[in-house]
Amino acid sequence: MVRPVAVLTGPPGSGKSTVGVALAERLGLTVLDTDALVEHRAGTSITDIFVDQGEASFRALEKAAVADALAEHPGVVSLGGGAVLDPDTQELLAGHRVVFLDVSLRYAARRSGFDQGRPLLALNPRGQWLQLMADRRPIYERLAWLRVNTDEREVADIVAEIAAAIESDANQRSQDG
Ligand SMILES: Nc1ncnc2c1ncn2[C@@H]1O[C@H](COP(=O)(O)OP(=O)(O)OP(=O)(O)O)[C@@H](O)[C@H]1O
Ligand SMILES: O=C(O)C1=C[C@@H](O)[C@@H](O)[C@H](O)C1
Ligand SMILES: [Mg+2]
Repeated sequence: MVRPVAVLTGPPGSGKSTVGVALAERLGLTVLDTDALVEHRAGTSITDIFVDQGEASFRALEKAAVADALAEHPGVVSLGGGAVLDPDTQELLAGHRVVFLDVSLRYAARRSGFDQGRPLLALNPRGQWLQLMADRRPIYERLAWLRVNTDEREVADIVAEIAAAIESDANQRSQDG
């Protein structure tokens, strides 16, 4: 069975897409970003899907993209920030190496600028980010195989921590047979 080597989760601005690319490069694998897969399949941007079809339609497309990525992609998978809200997706994630990229508002805002392309944060971005994180933190934490604090850290340092944890887990699994 094909399985991703790691699945990255976390709120907007935590670095899922960026860390995903760098981690895949470090491991000699490819990355699949489910936001990009949704956009590719829909032939339009996430913002336009939200505006033209509504969030529920986006979540349905996202759920299908995540299920396919988890079943078919042998490299690194980066999830959209809200993908973990779906109960079926939560079940699918059980047993995967789910990495929660944790971040505070200060660093998320600094990284993202909270300007373009984030329809859920269009009005009052800081307030909406805080609410979203309060609602989701218990889910991110419950699903996490590894939680990595990304505040004040370089992408390369974050990637090194995740790669070391994967290596140690892979060694442990091969010893366990
Ligand atoms: N550890 C880091 N240190 C500094 N900048 C970072 C770090 N991680 C990501 N960035 C930068 O922050 C911005 C947002 O990162 P990225 O798009 O990877 O976040 P994301 O979690 O995928 O967000 P979204 O949920 O909106 O897709 C990018 O410009 C990226 O280069
Ligand atoms: O946090 C969220 O709910 C989202 C995050 C982005 O990755 C996109 O999946 C979309 O903008 C929704
Ligand atoms: Mg992203």
